[in-house]
Amino acid sequence: TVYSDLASDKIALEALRKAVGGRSLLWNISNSPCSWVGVFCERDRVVELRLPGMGLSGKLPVALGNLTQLHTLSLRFNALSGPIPADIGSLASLRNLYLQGNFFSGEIPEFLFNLQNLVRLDLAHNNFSGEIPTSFNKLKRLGTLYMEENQLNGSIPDLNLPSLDQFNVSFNKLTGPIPQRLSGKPTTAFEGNSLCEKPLIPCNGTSNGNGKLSGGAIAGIVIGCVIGFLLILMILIILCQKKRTKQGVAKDTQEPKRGEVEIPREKAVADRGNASTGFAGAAPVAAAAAAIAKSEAKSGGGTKSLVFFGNTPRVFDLEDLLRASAEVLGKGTFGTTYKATLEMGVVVAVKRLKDVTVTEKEFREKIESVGKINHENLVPSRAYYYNKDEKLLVYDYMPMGSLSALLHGNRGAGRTPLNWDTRSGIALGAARGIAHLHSHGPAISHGNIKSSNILLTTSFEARVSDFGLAHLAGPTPTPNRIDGYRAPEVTDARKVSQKADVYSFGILLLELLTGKAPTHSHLNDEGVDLPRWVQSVVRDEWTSEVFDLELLRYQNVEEDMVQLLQLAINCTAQYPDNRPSMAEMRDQIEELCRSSSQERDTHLDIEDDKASQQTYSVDSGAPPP
Ligand SMILES: Nc1ncnc2c1ncn2[C@@H]1O[C@H](COP(=O)(O)OP(=O)(O)OP(=O)(O)O)[C@@H](O)[C@H]1O
Repeated sequence: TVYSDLASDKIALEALRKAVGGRSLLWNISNSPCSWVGVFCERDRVVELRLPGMGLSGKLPVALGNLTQLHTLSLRFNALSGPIPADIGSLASLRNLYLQGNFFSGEIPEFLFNLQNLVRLDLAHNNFSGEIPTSFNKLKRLGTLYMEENQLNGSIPDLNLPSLDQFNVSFNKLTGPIPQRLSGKPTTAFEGNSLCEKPLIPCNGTSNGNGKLSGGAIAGIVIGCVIGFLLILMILIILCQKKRTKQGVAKDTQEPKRGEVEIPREKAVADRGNASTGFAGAAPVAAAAAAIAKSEAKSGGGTKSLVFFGNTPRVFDLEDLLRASAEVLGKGTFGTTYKATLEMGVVVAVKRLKDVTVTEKEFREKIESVGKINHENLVPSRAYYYNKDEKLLVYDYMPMGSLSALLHGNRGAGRTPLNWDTRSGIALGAARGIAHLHSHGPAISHGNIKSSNILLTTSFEARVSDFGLAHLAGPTPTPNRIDGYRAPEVTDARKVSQKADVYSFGILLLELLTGKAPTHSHLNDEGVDLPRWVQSVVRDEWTSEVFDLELLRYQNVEEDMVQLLQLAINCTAQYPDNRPSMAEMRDQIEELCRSSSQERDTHLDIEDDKASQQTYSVDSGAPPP
């Protein structure tokens, strides 16, 4: 039976609530469904169903097909799982389908391609697998297609969709070339796959019979890539110029187009305030949005915009940020950090600062001076926002999280051990990042070096975050989490120095080598901290006892570990003048990594377990205070 009235819509919604809503959908069944939270009607039919971040879980029932007038279905950021039920394919009026941020699995189903009116489809952050179907070409009106962070494999089909302007397939398991028609999309749309973007890397399907590329193919690829690159560059320059002119002339006159954006701002704020614990980060962002809206109103809207650093393309603005779906990453010394997924698919980390004690002028000067600093081992800062009540900093989101989580999270079964090459590579990356900061003058220091501020790229390269913030906050007289890393001479968190950074970096190296968090070792009965413990073990010539058991399973590296341990001990010298500079540390770790990889190349086949029997002599440095 095909039902088509409000009663049938109500039956579908009740089935949905029963299957996935549990206690989270507080709909009063005796009222009209048009009055229910998240349900919007027109001419007595349900046309929009928006339940973002409502803590829905389980499998979608076969019921939503009844909603024959539905044009927007948003179930983003819940915990829905299993395949998408086939009756979704009968929602002939559907224009917007937002399923991102769930646990949906299985292949992308063919029935989606019956949805001829679909304009926006977001399947990102799920567990979809299999290949990307070429049938997407049937969806001629598609303008947005987001599929990032799934398990999709195979190559990207050559999509011929004239209206497609937002596209992202990053962080899947895709291989092969980027199809020509998609080559104008930003590179971030493809990152985190094994695509052959660089010329001369043979692509699947482009090799000739004997597996080698012909001269013509190589020339073709090189020319294609050069032209593609120039085109992308031109488009970017034009876009940047347009955006700037727009911002200058009509910044505040822009209205979100009705039906074009997923949730109007006020609604998003209200929805998020109601969100269940499944979406714990949402409410504070709503609070930030409300606080900003209030103080903007007071100040007449004069400071409404985000300030972008340097050449960062202005692809989003404050409105986009406040509309984004957010998730708390953690609370730190200077505030709370959120992962914010903007509706255009861009993911950023937003730090909401608390206890800023400096004046607005000082804040802007300090943030702008550190925001300008760029290096491949520093987390890129993109923008900031300042008003009396809210201070936000926007950074690139680092999907692999922090060194702290990697070292100390998931220590139980199923953990992938962190090997020596990865650890020494992280030590080197962090040293390079901090040394670069210090190279900007003796007054520039980080002030908060610790393992949760060393973030990682997908290839485990270290990027240092949070630099410069220590100079903005008030003094922190009570012991806090940074204490294990803080140099003995630092009594006021704002009065940090480069030599204090070196001390903290030394503790970070000890953490990498021992696998012990410096903050935890405080809990030791005798009140012994990490450097004192290491020094006492080393003095007693039990050096190999200090290393993380996980490292001892690798042969031939103990000598290198002992050398790095010596460098760490040098950094943690009690008197600042006895510590090396960060540039010296960087050079020494660089040398250590170089010689250790050369040595291993030479002795690759030699079984050598003598290392574990040697006694090492390590200078344990100055006695503890
Ligand atoms: N750009 C980012 N990308 C991904 N994760 C991040 C990013 N910035 C911070 N995080 C993570 O978010 C969490 C909270 O970070 P935050 O910087 O607020 O606190 P913290 O590092 O624990 O302490 P502190 O404020 O003293 O530096 C940490 O686990 C951190 O690793």
